[in-house]
Amino acid sequence: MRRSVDEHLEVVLGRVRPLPPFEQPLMEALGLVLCEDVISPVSLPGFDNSAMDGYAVRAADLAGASQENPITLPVVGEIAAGRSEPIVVTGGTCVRIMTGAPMPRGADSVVPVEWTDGGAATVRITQTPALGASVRWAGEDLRAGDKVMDADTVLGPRQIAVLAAVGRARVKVRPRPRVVIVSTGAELREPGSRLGEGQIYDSNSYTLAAAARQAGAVVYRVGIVDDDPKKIMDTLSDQLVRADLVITSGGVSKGVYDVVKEVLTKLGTIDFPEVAMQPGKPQGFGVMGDDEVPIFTLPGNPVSAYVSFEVFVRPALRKLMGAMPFGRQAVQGVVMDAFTSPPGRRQFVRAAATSGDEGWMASTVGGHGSHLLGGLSRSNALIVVPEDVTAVRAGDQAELWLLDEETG
Ligand SMILES: Nc1nc2c(c(=O)[nH]1)N[C@H]1C(S)=C(S)[C@@H](COP(=O)(O)OP(=O)(O)OC[C@H]3O[C@@H](n4cnc5c(N)ncnc54)[C@H](O)[C@@H]3O)O[C@H]1N2
Ligand code: MOO
Ligand SMILES: [Mg+2]
Repeated sequence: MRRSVDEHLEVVLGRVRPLPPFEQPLMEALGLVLCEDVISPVSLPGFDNSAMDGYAVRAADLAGASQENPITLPVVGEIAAGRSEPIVVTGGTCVRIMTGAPMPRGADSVVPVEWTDGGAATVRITQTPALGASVRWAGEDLRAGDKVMDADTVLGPRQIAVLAAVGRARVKVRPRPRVVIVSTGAELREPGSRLGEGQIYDSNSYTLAAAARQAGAVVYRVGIVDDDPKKIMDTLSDQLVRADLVITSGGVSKGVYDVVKEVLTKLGTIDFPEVAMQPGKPQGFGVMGDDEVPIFTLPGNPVSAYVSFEVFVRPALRKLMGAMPFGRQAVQGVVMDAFTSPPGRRQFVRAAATSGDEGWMASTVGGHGSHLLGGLSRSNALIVVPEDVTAVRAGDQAELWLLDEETG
């Protein structure tokens, strides 16, 4: 079976459902998608209060006050922020007041301390305030009953600010997907261990764990499992209970020990199409277990696994989290060097992209082979070459996926 990239993505997104929302403490909701309209139970400000450290006055008492003609008023009390003093400003008096403190009854304006001698018992005032000057009125920001945020908003620091300010300790959000990650391959060893003949370090489970965590998931990196059908099935069955999504790498091509494909094909719920892309042609997707947990079986070649994550797994994670759009936002840019591209396959070429006066420019890095991992650390973009393009020339325009840019 052969599928285009778009067809395979459609199959993936067709099987993945947003996770059910639940209440989370405010800080745990950072980066997640809000699942309720938020109505403020309070007005902001909640009460008339001073915008300045100074004196609460009746503006009319200070008509004509100036440097040459200062007016002196008795100070009948003091109100700090957080206090609520039953003081009344009657005609010809004032109250010392701090920023954020409730306005006393009778006062209509605030004179900043800089316009005065700062007196405690009496104060000499050298300017006339406008009526209502330096007063922050109850409800001028928002009113109790106002909708302050819509469902589907992604919660960042600015949204958390508003939720806290209206007194929300918990909010309804879609949770972080729990992602189980398994590397298959008898040749794999954990970084930090000694390599024997023919062995390599497992980089895929780290790549995928890092990418999934950055995309908002809670990651369970199981690590390495041998190319043994029973071990692979047992591991996946054990892990399913804590997974909203499973990712494996390796064992999906045509080798004698490519057993992931062999054992999971038998389940009948996972397809192994040839996806018309490069890299990432051999891979599988389906669901496992009674809960129909989505599972991606990505190819073992490191660049193939990573690119497949960006093309298929990231959109699936975004859909689980309820984050729109599912796909990456792309920019147009100029490709700086020439290369060929296989006919009939969408090619994703790793590149270093920069933006300048002329817009985005991208140079390929690290070669095209899907085993060539070295250049990946210098890349920050993928050049997307359509199926019908077989040669890209220096100076051509292309779609660029910026990999370090947050998508929402
Ligand atoms: N006869 C054919 N052979 C291959 C084909 C094909 O169409 N016909 N496709 C090639 C392509 S394209 C890809 S991609 C790979 C897919 O390989 P598998 O998914 O079967 O993965 P493995 O055979 O287990 O490993 C491939 C390669 O990647 C290395 N690897 C695997 N896991 C890791 C890991 N966790 N960290 C680092 N490197 C890993 C592994 O050592 C192999 O070198 O198949 C081609 N072959
Ligand atoms: O399709 Mo493989 O993923 O090119 O190396
Ligand atoms: Mg193989």
